[in-house]
Amino acid sequence: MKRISILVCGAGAIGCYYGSKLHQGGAQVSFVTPGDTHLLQDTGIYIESLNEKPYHFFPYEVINPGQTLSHTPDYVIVTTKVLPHIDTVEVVRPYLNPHTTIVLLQNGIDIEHPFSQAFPNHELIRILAFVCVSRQSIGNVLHQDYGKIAMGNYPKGTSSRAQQLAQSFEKGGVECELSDQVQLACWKKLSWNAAFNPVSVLARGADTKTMLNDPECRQLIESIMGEVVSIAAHTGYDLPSSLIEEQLKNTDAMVPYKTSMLLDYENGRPMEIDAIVGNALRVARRHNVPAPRLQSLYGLLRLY
Ligand SMILES: NC(=O)C1=CN([C@@H]2O[C@H](COP(=O)(O)OP(=O)(O)OC[C@H]3O[C@@H](n4cnc5c(N)ncnc54)[C@H](OP(=O)(O)O)[C@@H]3O)[C@@H](O)[C@H]2O)C=CC1
Ligand SMILES: CC(C)(CO)C(=O)C(=O)O
Repeated sequence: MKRISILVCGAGAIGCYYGSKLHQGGAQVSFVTPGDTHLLQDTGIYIESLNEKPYHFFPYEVINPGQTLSHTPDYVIVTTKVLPHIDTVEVVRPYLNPHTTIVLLQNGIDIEHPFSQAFPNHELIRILAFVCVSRQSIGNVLHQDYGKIAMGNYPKGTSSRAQQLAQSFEKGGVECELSDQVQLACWKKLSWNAAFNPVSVLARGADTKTMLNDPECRQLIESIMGEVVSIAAHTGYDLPSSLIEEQLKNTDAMVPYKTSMLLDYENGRPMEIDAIVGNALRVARRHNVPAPRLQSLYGLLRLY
């Protein structure tokens, strides 16, 4: 059988980690990155993990945006941060043929629109990652915990392409849940991110345990999650009533963790404020759903 070929857009924590898993699952994995292509090509990618043996792999090809790739990939997987100044539509455009499937492996809600508008005839898949990874230096990634993903076609369904990609992840050891309603999974993940990520920054660098151990902060987290659940319901995505309690219980059981937004803030990098808070607020406004806490978080974070 022909190896599936994958072009990962972005060689950060998520791109390197899941790229390595797809490589272990037998796929041919290349990268397009604005960083040092020679370093990645010559020394490869090293994944250190707190719960499995460290490993190392060499990508098939590494190019800068705009450079020529020797082949047309079956899948292009976007793993950049979702930020207004990163135009991933234009980064991936030269590498698509009519059969290339576009995959967004990123956090946030309502982030698919630029792709569905620019490439209306291309299949689009969304993946949500439940993982804690960070890039230590170019090509060096630390995997701290978890790793499971949920995926499905945007806006809904699970095509044979989605199933093939899921199999490739599973062969590489990634637990993968295929979902007919990936938007529901997006809202579910957003209910966690929209609460913990902004509060961790505004609470001057609080990790998950610090936020949850303070009763007032815990109540705030719960109320923000409630707003997200209510917005989701008004757009036709009913999350289970037990969700908030479950999320809090699961987070209580996690090792104290700094959210990706906090890590970005502490490292002087731009934060995914729109993908995680602003977009949800705009959906709320379109549907006349009150979201005063999200509005406060968004207003404050915009000035950070
Ligand atoms: N890290 C985690 O544990 C989790 C992250 N996520 C989500 O996954 C997504 C990726 O996060 P993460 O991997 O942590 O982020 P990183 O910052 O580690 O990686 C993003 C990468 O994108 C690259 N990039 C920037 N601009 C371009 C461009 N024009 N073309 C190609 N690549 C580009 C950056 O390159 P450079 O360094 O040169 O700027 C960087 O290597 C985010 O949406 C995040 O919220 C979801 C769950 C967990
Ligand atoms: C939920 C978590 C911690 C990893 O899956 C995340 O998405 C983030 O830190 O932004």
